[in-house]
Amino acid sequence: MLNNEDITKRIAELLLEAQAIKLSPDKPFQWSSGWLSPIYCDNRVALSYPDTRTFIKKTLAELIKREYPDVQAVVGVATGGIAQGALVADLLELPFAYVRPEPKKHGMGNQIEGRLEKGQPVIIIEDLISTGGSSLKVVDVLREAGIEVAGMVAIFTYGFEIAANNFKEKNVKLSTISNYNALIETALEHNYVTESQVESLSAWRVAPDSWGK
Ligand SMILES: O=P(O)(O)OC[C@H]1O[C@H](OP(=O)(O)OP(=O)(O)O)[C@H](O)[C@@H]1O
Ligand SMILES: O=C(O)c1cc(=O)[nH]c(=O)[nH]1
Repeated sequence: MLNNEDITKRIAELLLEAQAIKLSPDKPFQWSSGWLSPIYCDNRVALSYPDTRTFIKKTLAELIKREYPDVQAVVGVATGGIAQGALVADLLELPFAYVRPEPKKHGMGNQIEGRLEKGQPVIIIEDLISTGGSSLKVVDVLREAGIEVAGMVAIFTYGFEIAANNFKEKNVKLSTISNYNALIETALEHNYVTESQVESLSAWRVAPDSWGK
């Protein structure tokens, strides 16, 4: 049985092996928050590797069973949390639903897709937390619909203070199975990055909201 630190580093290693982590300081990535960043973590590619997605699925399911034994449904954040969320819900034999960033403009006009009951405690699954903006919007939508949000689990967090503050403000407990520090430590150990690349990332981490602008 791996301990928590081993798990965060094992998942970081799997993401690195899948080439999910990209560095591009000269041509920054734009994040969903609008921030510019020299790094991008594309957890979606993990789905293309059965062993990796299974390890992630089992780790998330174990975490949910341990910390949220009473949840009655799993809810994915669209789109990154849909596939992994459905895999976890299947393993836990729980209902699954997902929440769109906005209501669908045709058809049923739904923002919550799937069936959830009022008052039902649910766990939200997100693939990645930067500012927490996308997933906390889902919390608002669920609460407005009368659903009880027991907490949120995510594969990866950058560990920014702004995200911690945003989760605190909404009174949502977040648990993650990997993070930026574990990623950098693992990337250095396995020579995916150099000390000088990590040093230039430190400058970005001091002020990620204004970096590159
Ligand atoms: O914590 P935040 O600042 O909200 O950023 C993280 C969000 O950004 C990504 O989604 P994206 O908007 O790229 O859409 P996708 O999930 O549909 O790919 C990711 O999947 C998270 O949902
Ligand atoms: O903040 C984001 O939009 C974001 C960052 C990142 O590293 N990966 C991702 O999928 N989204």
